[in-house]
Amino acid sequence: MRSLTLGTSVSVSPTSSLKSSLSPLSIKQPPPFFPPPPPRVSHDSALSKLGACRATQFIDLFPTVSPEIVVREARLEDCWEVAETHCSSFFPEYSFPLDFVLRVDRLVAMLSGFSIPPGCRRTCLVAVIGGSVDDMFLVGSEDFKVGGFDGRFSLSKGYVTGILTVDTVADFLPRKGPLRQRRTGIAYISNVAVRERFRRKGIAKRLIAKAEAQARSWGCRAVALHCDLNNPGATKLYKDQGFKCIKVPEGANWPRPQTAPDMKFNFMMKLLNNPTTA
Ligand SMILES: CC(=O)SCCNC(=O)CCNC(=O)[C@H](O)C(C)(C)COP(=O)(O)OP(=O)(O)OC[C@H]1O[C@@H](n2cnc3c(N)ncnc32)[C@H](O)[C@@H]1OP(=O)(O)O
Repeated sequence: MRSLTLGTSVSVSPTSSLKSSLSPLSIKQPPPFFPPPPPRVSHDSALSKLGACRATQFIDLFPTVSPEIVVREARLEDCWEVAETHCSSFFPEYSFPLDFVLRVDRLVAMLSGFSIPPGCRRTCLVAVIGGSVDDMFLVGSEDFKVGGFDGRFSLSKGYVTGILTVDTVADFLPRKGPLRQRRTGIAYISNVAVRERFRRKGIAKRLIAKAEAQARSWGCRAVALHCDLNNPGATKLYKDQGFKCIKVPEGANWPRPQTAPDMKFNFMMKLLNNPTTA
């Protein structure tokens, strides 16, 4: 396996780690007029407890509903929990009210700022617990999409434990030819996050597997991503799933997620077997 050397190591906060992975979804920095956040109350853990409690109550109420984790396309009803999972994973240091502002900002970005260039695809995947395994209670039209979200909603909503975005927008791949056309055939994974109390249960692995299946169904031959050089857990996760570090040539005009200037990334890729034509 080739390794990537993009520069010297730097220490990076979870905040910068977040911004690295968030291609088209811009999370704004907290407005400057806010006072510094108060000491952190264990908000994520509080949210997680609440979530787990809700999931358990749901399963008690609807015993036929599977307690298993199901990975599926995110639907409109998942929006808030997607924002919550994202913010609690990437901005764990924020407490109320900043964490709430971040979630609202994320929600608005997801629903309104999710423009996709013509011909490109984007899907937000969620891992949910306590939902219906088969989508028998879906309401709405299959063709209705809001950004990367399925516009339908379900009466047997589960609790979101993990998220991932996969697209073919190719914003982080070099353009090709004199007309600088977007690359095709390579899907890009971003926003991978699992709520703290659900980690190390194989949820990210399942989200990645589903993203690969989605990419294949779009006719892609490879998947790519950027991973913070100082995120060894995520790097191991991707390497274990067959991603290779790609050495970016010195001085190459290779787009990268907009983050702090000193942020360093591994650009990682995986070839997909048996691509189908879209
Ligand atoms: C492209 C991007 O989006 S990069 C951004 C990645 N996201 C983040 O850093 C947000 C904060 N972190 C998280 O949300 C989670 O820790 C994730 C997404 C990195 C991992 O999610 P999880 O569901 O815990 O991963 P999962 O259980 O599938 O782990 C699979 C394997 O990856 C490796 N792995 C995952 N997390 C870690 C870790 N913290 N330390 C070491 N190895 C790890 C292990 O080999 C693990 O297998 P094992 O548990 O049998 O040892």
